[in-house]
Amino acid sequence: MAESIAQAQQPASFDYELYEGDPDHLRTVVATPNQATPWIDPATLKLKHRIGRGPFGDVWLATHHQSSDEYDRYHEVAVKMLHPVKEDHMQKFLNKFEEIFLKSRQLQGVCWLHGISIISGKICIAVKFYEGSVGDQIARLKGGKLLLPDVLRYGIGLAIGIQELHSLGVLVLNIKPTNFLIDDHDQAVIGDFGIPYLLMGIPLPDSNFAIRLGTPNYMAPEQWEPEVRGPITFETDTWGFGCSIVEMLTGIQPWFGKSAEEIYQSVVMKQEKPLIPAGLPPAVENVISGCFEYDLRNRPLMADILHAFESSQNAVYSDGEWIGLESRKVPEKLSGKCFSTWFLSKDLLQVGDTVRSRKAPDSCKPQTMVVPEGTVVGLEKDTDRDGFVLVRVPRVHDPLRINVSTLERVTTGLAVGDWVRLMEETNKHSSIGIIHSIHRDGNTAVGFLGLETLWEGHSSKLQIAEPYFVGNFVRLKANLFTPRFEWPRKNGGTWATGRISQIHPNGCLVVRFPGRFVFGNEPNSFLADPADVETVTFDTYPGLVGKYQHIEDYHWAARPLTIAFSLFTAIKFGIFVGKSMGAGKKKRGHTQIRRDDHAQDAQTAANSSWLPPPVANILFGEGPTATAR
Ligand SMILES: Nc1ncnc2c1ncn2[C@@H]1O[C@H](COP(=O)(O)OP(=O)(O)OP(=O)(O)O)[C@@H](O)[C@H]1O
Repeated sequence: MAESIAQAQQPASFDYELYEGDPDHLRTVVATPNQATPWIDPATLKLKHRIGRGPFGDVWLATHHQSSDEYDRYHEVAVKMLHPVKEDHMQKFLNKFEEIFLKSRQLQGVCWLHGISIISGKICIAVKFYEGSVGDQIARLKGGKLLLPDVLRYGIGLAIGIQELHSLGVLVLNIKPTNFLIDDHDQAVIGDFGIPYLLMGIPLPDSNFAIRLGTPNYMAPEQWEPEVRGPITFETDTWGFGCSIVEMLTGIQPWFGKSAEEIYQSVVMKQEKPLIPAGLPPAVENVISGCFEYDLRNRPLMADILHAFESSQNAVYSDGEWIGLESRKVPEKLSGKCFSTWFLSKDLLQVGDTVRSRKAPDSCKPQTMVVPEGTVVGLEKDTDRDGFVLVRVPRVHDPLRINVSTLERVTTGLAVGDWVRLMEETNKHSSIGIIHSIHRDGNTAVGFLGLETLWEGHSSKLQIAEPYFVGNFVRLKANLFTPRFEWPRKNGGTWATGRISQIHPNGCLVVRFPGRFVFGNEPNSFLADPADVETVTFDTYPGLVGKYQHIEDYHWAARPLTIAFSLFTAIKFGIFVGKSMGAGKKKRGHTQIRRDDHAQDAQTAANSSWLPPPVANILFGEGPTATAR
């Protein structure tokens, strides 16, 4: 057994030396026969035949010959032969692999790693040979569906495995039934321990193997362009897990039959989600539905999934209802408009925490804060998702009893969701980002545009930045010549002003330009680095001309309508003057003029009803207010 061999060996560090031009001749510098190093001498690996082919390479059935003075053994192994990696990046991959190799052997839900080698210039990862995969099982079964108890049983083992990898800081990113291997006890283990994650940042020499960070059918929205729509986080794996469970329950791969480009359009652009089959235990349905939240921060973590699956494992469906469910209340799908219960349960309050009323992330309207600042002095019950806490607020005699979901923890003046600026200069990524988590010791994770994963560092390196909201009007800063993304110009050549329609978890702004008239499929939605733009409001525009220009930004029809209206008014005025002069000549009374005046008012009011509201407002009275912050 490979396990017994490994247990007998002592962990030790090792090193590689790559011979230029011939990667097969890779040798360990610090290695003794009894050391548990991942390195496998390629001469001891004999590839027999290929058993699988996936986007990251081929899988071969092979034998691994191990011998010493005491033993001489052959193991049947599966060898994942990756697509060729540039030679100067090979060492990088091997180092990353070494970091997780020994730790992975302590994990119960992850496949057993034999080691790593290089054959014909390709990285080969040797893994214990298993009976097959859940994917194979789905392919073999008539109808392809697995029974719910099996799905829950496999799901629990897999969630444990993914959770274990997360605890090592590894993202799997390639969660799918063909990567769920089944062991001798019919338990599923994770067969891909994060190969896309290890390959991240490593270019491939052959452009035919355009590796994405995963397999399209199972990829979360942020996984397609992590630097732009990211970051990728533990919750990215949650999406892949949800897709896999849906496939196990239905026998149908999510987005089956669609090309990668079509899946991108569905998942990323149209924000579509895989369909969840009906009739599941409520906790399972709820958690799987949470897996498909577009904003990764609203998705559950593996611990939430594990809890939902375990609590439903003994449930039986009888007479139209589920019986045998654990009594704990199924968390509501969404608490309020903006935050899911999964989001809220990621940060539980403790006595002594400084808190304030939670702000809605997408609202630019000023809000009344029940608690501008307070201290948690008591927990009414375990501060789970729907608990209450007692908060002492300055100048209020008795502590207030407040629902935890309406509060956010403030540490060193910062809270999750705050916009922050990195104080030190960087050109690797945007300087402005959004806080994803902040620990009580000040360690903070921030999503920055330009980074594939979360930035991690101390809050002392950050300062609070002006927030952006959906609905804000923005334009490029006047002193900026080369924005990070393409930005449209107005007819006169100046930068156009647009309106934020979406904000990605890394602060990347999606900006639409309602003031631009576009033809056919011409894009009218652009991305923006929050550090490149500034907010524009009606009030801050100088002068009447400036304010009028802002109205034009609301809708491209503002200009033709204004011209039409001006013409109309001019004609009316001309007629009015003509009539007045005629009336003067005929010595008409004032009554008639007043009647014309009223008629014009009525006409004007009628016109206002068919103008877009902002145009109507500015032309006939109130200025637009939508951008007031
Ligand atoms: N360790 C293993 N033991 C037994 N069979 C395996 C093992 N690893 C992979 N396989 C088999 O190979 C098949 C394909 O695996 P492979 O990982 O190449 O495909 P994939 O998961 O679609 O691709 P990728 O992981 O590159 O995205 C699996 O469904 C399984 O049948």
